[in-house]
Amino acid sequence: MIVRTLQDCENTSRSVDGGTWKSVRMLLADDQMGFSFHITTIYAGTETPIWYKNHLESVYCMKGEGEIETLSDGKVYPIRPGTLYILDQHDRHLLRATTSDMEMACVFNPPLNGREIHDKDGAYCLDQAPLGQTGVDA
Ligand SMILES: CC(=O)NCC[C@H](N)C(=O)O
Repeated sequence: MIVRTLQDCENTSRSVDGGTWKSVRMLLADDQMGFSFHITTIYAGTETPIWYKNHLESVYCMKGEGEIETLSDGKVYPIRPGTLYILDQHDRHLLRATTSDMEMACVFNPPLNGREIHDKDGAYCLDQAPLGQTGVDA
């Protein structure tokens, strides 16, 4: 079994700054679970264009308020604590946190390797190098 706390993972190489967001990647490809698990903060007043062409992602909102707009049809869905959105179609979208930071729990399939940041399309590549031996380093 593997046990980690958010505190263990913050301020290590598992914590990645995406500009409009921060993601603490608590479970990664190296753990060989077939998915990765992240706690992500989306900063208030930001809009992030995302298009995970290579991954499926599910996102559960624990705290904060915002919305997601799917670009194929212009639909806007509110996000509040308790909302789960599921990008089952590799949906191209805009993610907005409105008046407060949003705290989200995110699951990715295939799992991320650790240090991925969005490319120009808002995607992650599949060939990112893994973190070090433990992934909990300074
Ligand atoms: C909700 C979302 O996709 N935010 C961007 C960061 C991503 N969740 C990640 O953890 O890398």
